Amino acid sequence: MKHFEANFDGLVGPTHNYAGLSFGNVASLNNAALTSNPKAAAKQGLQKAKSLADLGMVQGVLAPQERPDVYTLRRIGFSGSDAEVLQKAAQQAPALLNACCSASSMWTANAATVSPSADTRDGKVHFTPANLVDKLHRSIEPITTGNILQATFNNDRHFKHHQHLPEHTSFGDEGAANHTRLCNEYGHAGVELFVYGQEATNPSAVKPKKYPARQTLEASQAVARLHQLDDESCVFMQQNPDVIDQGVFHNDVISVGNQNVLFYHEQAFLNTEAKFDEIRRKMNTEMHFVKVATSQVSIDDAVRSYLFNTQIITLPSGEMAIIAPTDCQENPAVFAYLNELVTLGTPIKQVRYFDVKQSMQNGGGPACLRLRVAMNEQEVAAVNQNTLMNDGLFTRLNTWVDKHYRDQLTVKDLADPQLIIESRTALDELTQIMKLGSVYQFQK
Ligand SMILES: NCCC[C@H](NC(=O)CCC(=O)O)C(=O)O
Repeated sequence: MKHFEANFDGLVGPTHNYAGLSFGNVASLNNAALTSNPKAAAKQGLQKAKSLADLGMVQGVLAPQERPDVYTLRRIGFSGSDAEVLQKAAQQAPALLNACCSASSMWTANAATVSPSADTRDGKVHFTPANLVDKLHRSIEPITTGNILQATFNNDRHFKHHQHLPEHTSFGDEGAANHTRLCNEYGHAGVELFVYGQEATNPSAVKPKKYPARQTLEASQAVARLHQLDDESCVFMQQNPDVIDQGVFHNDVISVGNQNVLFYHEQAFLNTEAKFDEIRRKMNTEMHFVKVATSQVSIDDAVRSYLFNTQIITLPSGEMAIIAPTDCQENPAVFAYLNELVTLGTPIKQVRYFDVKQSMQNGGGPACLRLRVAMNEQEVAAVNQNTLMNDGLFTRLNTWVDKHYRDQLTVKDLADPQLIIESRTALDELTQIMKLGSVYQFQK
């Protein structure tokens, strides 16, 4: 049977804005209060997704969330009509209004952790939405994320959906951004590498000093248990706390894997050699660890360019390609490195650049924008086919964006009562285009 690794990209929502909400994420803080362009953001994302589909990849789309989230604003005491709730929140608690308006669900690498059927004891594909408890604006995502995942992977025979982990910092879970599946072929059992930032229940364990470690070991272990993974197919590795303190808020800002390749910065992890030995032992195939030294690319350049927030994909020809943001072309050290990389004799043979600047300015590169789901052909056939990218969906979604999205938005506009009406009208139409049913609270 054929097997694939599908990428499900997050559609950027109509409220895409820069509010500086993510402490520890350098781009989010530096670009706070910039004017955003939701229309351009959505189109940049669609273009990347369509280009991967055109390369012969299985490519899907995940719907965005309903924002402003007036339900959370009501839950914390703002009352009246939707317009009144927004207006009162803007006057009394603007930071809370901003948190309830973020389009952050676009970064679907943080939507969930996914384990393919070849790795799980029951032979199903398992999904656990990330609780994202470290950031208020992201902690309001998991329930709707679960609804969207269930509407997209809507077949009990092949897909198993779990509830997100308990909403406590001990179980801080950021999903696939801290999870990499290594394997020989996508359809063969692989090794799932969970990278965590801190151990919540061990006060003497090392952790970052300045910025939060968003993922805990306890959360990663819980996901591995839920997904019915064997110990022999899991490796838990700690991220280097020093790089978290330099802006590496997720592991996918400092390393990325595909099949038997792990592309990483030499400062990415703790205990690197011992853990790589464990990976070698648990994998039944040769591994390529492609190391980038600090002398080649500094942590600062890696964080600015998002060299490691690239996607490594296996093209239908069997060759691997790197999908990089154009920011990597603009950084001389990183561009020189990538030009050299494709000549080094590793499985990575080409680099393709995409402009995803609207997302990059909030700290989300090509890899943040996608959730990987390795599937065999039966499982791909069981996916909601209206979520899969092709010429028709690309045209429909571009037309839909043109019709409903603004081309500029500032934090000041978030209380505009018209924005919530526009956003709901757009999402209602989207659920019809993608045949998702009623996934949003305003539809229930
Ligand atoms: N995987 C990339 C995630 C980026 C995301 N940025 C944000 O939420 C920024 C939102 C703002 O500041 O408006 C985050 O930090 O979780």
